[in-house]
Amino acid sequence: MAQFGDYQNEIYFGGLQGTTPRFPITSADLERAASAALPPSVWSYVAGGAGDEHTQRANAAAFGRYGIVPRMLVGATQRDLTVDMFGLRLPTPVFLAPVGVLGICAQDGHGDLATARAAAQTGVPMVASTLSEDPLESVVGALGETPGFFQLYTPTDRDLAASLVTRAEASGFAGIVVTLDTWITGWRPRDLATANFPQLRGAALANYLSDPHFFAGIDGGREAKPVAIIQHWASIFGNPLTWNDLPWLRSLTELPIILKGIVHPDDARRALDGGVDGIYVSNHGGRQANGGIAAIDMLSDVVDAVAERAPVLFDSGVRSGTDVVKALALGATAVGVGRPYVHGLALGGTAGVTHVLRSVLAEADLLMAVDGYADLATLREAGARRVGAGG
Ligand SMILES: Cc1cc2nc3c(=O)[nH]c(=O)nc-3n(C[C@H](O)[C@H](O)[C@H](O)COP(=O)(O)O)c2cc1C
Ligand SMILES: CC(C)CC(=O)C(=O)O
Repeated sequence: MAQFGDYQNEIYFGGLQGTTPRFPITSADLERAASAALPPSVWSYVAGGAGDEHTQRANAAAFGRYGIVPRMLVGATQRDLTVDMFGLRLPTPVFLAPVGVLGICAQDGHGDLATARAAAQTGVPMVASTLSEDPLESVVGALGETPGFFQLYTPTDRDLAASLVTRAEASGFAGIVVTLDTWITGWRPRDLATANFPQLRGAALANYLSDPHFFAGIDGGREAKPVAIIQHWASIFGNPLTWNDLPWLRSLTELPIILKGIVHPDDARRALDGGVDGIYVSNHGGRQANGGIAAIDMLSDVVDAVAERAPVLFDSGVRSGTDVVKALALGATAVGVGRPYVHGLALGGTAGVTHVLRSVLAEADLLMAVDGYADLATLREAGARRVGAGG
């Protein structure tokens, strides 16, 4: 059985042999180093959120309100962190949340491939964004045996949306994550101040430019140049889906469909009644709507509403293995890491992302060991204690 905590030994022994760890260990140190490594406009895109970023800060701070109660004399020398989800057996309950425009965060411009290689090395599934600099077929190729999910931003053109889903299914993705909360981008002061979006759009078009259905909807047909396409961004990027669109979405694929951006328990119930296969609790890391509740504070309510009918994925504010364990104790089936792996990517490409994932997994595994939880079912049964208004 894999013991992820062994990564701690690698770092210690590396240290004993005189090799200082190549990357920072804590998420705060990783963030600081990444902010120095990336150009300011790229950093503003990665780090920024909506409004004064209150919700973004609240997402991370709210984890401080929950605590795990340790159990003794259990001897949890072997831990089982495996998860069954959508017919897949996964080695860990962690996944890579979808991050668009990863290309600008990697030195060679291929951040999507670098991240997919880290997923392949660790067995941590990747949710690959629609907005990538590497086409989805090459991303799934780099994933090897590790499962990938394709995240769909539903374009206005339905044929293009259907084509992206068909391509994702044909190329071997294990599911479609449909993001609901970003059909239009929120009020993001840092990006507004750097007038960032033209740069982002240019680096996010690989899936569109490689799709025959894309050009049909663009002035100039097949001759359209990326610059013209960039000018059309607002009309092609996002389609505000409604409940009426669920049957259409369902008709596009046999793959599991997971709705990302669900926060209200009633929305979770209605989505499952409408035939989707998974619920993904997230407020997009506070990048879309400021003034919202921390995502982790809604997790148990959604888990109760789902009532074991489907897996519940979670992200927003996860910064450490401890946060992963808390989200699992609150009922998440799997937990998404977002910004921290982008920091790793900025610092060291595939090696940097792998380091972040291994650190998060090692900390989670060690916490389970020290707290006496040998598997996720026992942890979930024990739950996390709400410890007050902290955070
Ligand atoms: C730079 C960046 C780009 C993102 N792009 C996407 C995207 O293309 N699709 C999507 O569904 N979510 C996207 N997200 C949201 C993440 O999937 C996830 O919900 C968020 O990062 C969680 O917050 P955290 O990173 O603060 O933990 C993006 C997040 C960041 C930081
Ligand atoms: C280009 C953006 C719309 C990608 C995204 O989802 C995000 O920045 O949160």
